[in-house]
Amino acid sequence: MRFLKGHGTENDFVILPDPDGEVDVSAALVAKICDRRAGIGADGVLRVARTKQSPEVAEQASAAEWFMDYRNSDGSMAEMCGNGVRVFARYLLDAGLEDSSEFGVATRGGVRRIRVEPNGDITADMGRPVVHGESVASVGGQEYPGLHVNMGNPHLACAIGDPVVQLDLDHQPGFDPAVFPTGVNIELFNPVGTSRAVMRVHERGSGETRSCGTGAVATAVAAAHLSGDTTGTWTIEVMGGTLTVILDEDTSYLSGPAAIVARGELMLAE
Ligand SMILES: N[C@@H](CCC[C@H](N)C(=O)O)C(=O)O
Repeated sequence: MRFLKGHGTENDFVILPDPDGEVDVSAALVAKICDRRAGIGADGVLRVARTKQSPEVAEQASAAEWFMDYRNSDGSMAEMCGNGVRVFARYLLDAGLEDSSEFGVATRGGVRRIRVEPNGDITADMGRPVVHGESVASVGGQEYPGLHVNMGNPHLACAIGDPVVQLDLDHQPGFDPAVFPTGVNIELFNPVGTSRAVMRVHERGSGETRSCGTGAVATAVAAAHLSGDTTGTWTIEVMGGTLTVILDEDTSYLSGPAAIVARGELMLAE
């Protein structure tokens, strides 16, 4: 099986091209691929499938030729992945499967429009964030109130008063399972001024990662909310680089670098 490896601000993915719908990505195989010692190592897998051949998203086929079938490193499925869709777009362009600077990608969370910026960065229209109210995360015995934001997938974005580097995110932070019955991605961020935040994230299904695109948008929404805003441009610094988030009245945009770094032949089997 052919594979490629890519990343967006060090949120890394194994890409499995599957134009003919022949690849069975079982949870066990995904977990093996993502294993950083016995596999290739990644935060997730992006299977590249034709939208019209993928029953769960086939209704998106008129707006997007390709479907990003995203899996977390533990093999679980997620609705959306912001860095994943940007890396997926980079793959489509490099492989000649898309040739224009704007196109759609089908995801379980709906079609995401992609734009290639003049400097090569990839921007994704992430849709309108949905704010559900407040909840609480606990990390290392400390409780942090935060905002429940849905970006297609669930997030709890919590402002902390201190630098985020001191947090222990090796373990699953606590959260309210009644609010998040399918789990949650938890962002801890330190707002710096009125348009910048430093963020760390513990992802559902993948543990701590060095970046999370949907999490960066959720963080921008929560940071803006603190000052009573719903719009604005935010620089979100993550462990693996810098992302830009634009919030406007109707939608949100996520921009940053996305790179393909390797290709090869996968020898793992389930
Ligand atoms: N890293 C992603 C989010 C991936 C999905 C997430 N772990 C979930 O289960 O919802 C991003 O860049 O958005």
